Amino acid sequence: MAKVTSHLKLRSEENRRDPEEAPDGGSRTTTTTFDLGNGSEVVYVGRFLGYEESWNYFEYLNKHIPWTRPSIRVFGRSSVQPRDTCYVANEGLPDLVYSGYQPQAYSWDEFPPLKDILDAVHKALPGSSFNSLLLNRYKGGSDYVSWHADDEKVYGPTPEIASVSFGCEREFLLKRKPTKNFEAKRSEGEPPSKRSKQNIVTEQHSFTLKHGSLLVMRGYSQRDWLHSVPKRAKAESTRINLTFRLIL
Ligand SMILES: O=C(O)CCC(=O)C(=O)O
Ligand SMILES: [Fe+2]
Repeated sequence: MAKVTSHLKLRSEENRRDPEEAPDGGSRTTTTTFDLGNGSEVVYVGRFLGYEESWNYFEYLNKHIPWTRPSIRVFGRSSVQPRDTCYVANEGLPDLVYSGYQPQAYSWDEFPPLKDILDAVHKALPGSSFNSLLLNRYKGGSDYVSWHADDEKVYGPTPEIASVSFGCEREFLLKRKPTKNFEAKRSEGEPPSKRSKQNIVTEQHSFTLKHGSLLVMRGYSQRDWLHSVPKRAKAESTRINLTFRLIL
């Protein structure tokens, strides 16, 4: 199986000058759609929100969101989640539980700027109506989110997830979930030494999520794919990410 890697390389800037400003003072907004096959799709908008506007949101969220770093359970082991988090949702929805953790649901009314971002997301994605939001804050390059899919039952089989990023650029990876058939085929007739994980070559895509960008995962992207934001030694500053979701 061939390894397919797409990489959207984008400059990372130390300071807060707008790296994408066109010479005429305008900005370049492009929407790129990636067909992942079998009904999974990713859409990326590098300049979803304005540069200054996005720094204003960053400052607000960094200061006013009641961030916590909860204990979670992964593969039966308890550990502190390697990033700060908060959860906002409409009233009356079923509780969200992930990795054995049930976050307290805050009201949108407590954070008016979140409603403005939600409105902008709804405008950009006709037909969408998100009712919950998971916020993550990565305080530096050793904060991360490991490989996972947002495949909790409350989101249904084909959730649309809209992800808005502020602050430090970080790499976002997507890799196809290995299927049982594929695993069986791969190791058929191979001596055990050759069945090591090193021989698994999976399809993987990489996106650099810019300040003010929007990334949308839809279709079967949670059923068939995993995503992560890996540790990065060079990412020194804080990144805030918002993922808007619809609880059914
Ligand atoms: O920070 C990101 O870009 C992704 C966060 C994420 O995958 C999640 O909260 O489920
Ligand atoms: Fe996720």
